[in-house]
Formats: sequence, structure tokens, C-alpha cells
Amino acid sequence: MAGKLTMIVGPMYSGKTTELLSFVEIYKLGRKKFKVFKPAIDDRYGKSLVKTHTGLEVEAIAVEGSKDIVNLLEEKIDAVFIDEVQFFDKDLVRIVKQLIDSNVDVFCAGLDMTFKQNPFETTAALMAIADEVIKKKAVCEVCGEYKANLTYKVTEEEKEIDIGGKEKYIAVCRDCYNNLSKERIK
Ligand SMILES: Nc1ncnc2c1ncn2[C@@H]1O[C@H](COP(=O)(O)OP(=O)(O)OP(=O)(O)O)[C@@H](O)[C@H]1O
Ligand SMILES: Cc1cn([C@H]2C[C@H](O)[C@@H](CO)O2)c(=O)[nH]c1=O
Ligand SMILES: [Zn+2]
Repeated sequence: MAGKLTMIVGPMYSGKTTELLSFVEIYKLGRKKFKVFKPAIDDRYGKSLVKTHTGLEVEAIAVEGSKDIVNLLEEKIDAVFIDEVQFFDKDLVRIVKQLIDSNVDVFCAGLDMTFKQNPFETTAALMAIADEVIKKKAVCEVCGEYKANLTYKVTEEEKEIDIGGKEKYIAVCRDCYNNLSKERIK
């Protein structure tokens, strides 16, 4: 049977990695064969772990690009898990298609948008071909409502690729995002 692609997307702190790891647990319990990948660029938690903000973790392989995923899948496996998928090159889309066509289930977690609300291209393309898209939200760090679907950058740095945590980014709802942006120009 063909595999399925599940995308877990949303702003920072929305529990994307937590949800990814809950799927990993299901495959572990079922004694399935799987591999977990993350981009080498995300060095926040050390190179060989995927870790949540609450400290849950699983062993992962840090790769430079999507080609490395193919090279590391020599034996037959049931599932592939990829975290921080927004940092992968677009060629990942072709590779993921090949995997699901060859009966491998694929689960990807990642940001849908940059802090400027631009789509992350690889996430967007994978969402288009996914069997299921799980869109997560966080608690807005300004108003406290559980409706944050955006990430706001609190520093002046404009770069859209910039690794970091709470010292740089907060999760906010659209109203609070717009208010914070207005205050900034004043
Ligand atoms: N504003 C927030 N809203 C919700 N959870 C938050 C918030 N700030 C911190 N957290 C914590 O973060 C946890 C989710 O962490 P997780 O690593 O799964 O998120 P994530 O979406 O993968 O984040 P990131 O995109 O930064 O990797 C929550 O269970 C909660 O304990
Ligand atoms: C929102 C956002 C996060 N990031 C980074 C911060 C974290 O290291 C990672 C999300 O977990 O992505 C960016 O590089 N650009 C962005 O626009
Ligand atoms: Zn808000």
C-alpha cells in the first residue's frame, strides 16, 4: 500500500515537534522501522537529537540537505520523520513523493510562515501534496489567548533565516502581531 504524507505546521511553540514525537511513539510501539531527520542548520539542541521546548527528545540524524536523506535510507523502512522541514531545499518534495510511492509513511513538522508572514517554500509545497495537514496554534504571548498562528520577531534583525528561541521570537495572534508592528513604526 502507498505511504501517506502528514504535515504538521504552525508558528513557533505550537507543539509541532511534540506532535511529531507522538507519531514516532506510535511507530516505536508497533515495532516499525523508521528514521528521524533534522537539518544540520538547527543546532539549538545538539546535532543528534530532535527536542521539544518541554524537553522530550528522540535520536535523529542531522543532514545538510535532502539528498542525504536518500543516501541514508539503504534498507526497507516503514516511516520517515523530518523536523524543521522549512530549512530543507525544494528537492525534498520530489524525494518525499518517491518515498510515499514506495510505501513509506512520511511525517514532516515545520514552520508554515516566516516572522514576516512569507510562506516557507518547502513547507508550502509539501502541504500542497500532503494527505493530511495538521495546523497547530500556540498561546499568544501578548493577550494570552490560544489563537496564535503567527511568529513575531522581537529583535531588529531582518534576516528570515535566523536560528533562535524566546530571545528572538514569540508566538502571537494576528491582532497582537498588527499592534506590535504598529508600535514599532511609531
Ligand atoms: N506561547 C506558547 N504557546 C504554547 N506553548 C508554548 C508557548 N511557549 C512555550 N510553549 C511550550 O512549548 C511546547 C511546544 O514545544 P514544541 O517544541 O513541540 O513546539 P514547536 O512548534 O515544535 O516549536 P519550534 O517551532 O520552536 O520548534 C508547549 O508544550 C509549551 O510547553
Ligand atoms: C519564525 C522564524 C523562525 N526561524 C527559526 C527559529 C528556530 O530556530 C526555528 C523554528 O523552530 O526557525 C527562522 O529562521 N525564521 C523565522 O522567520
Ligand atoms: Zn494576541
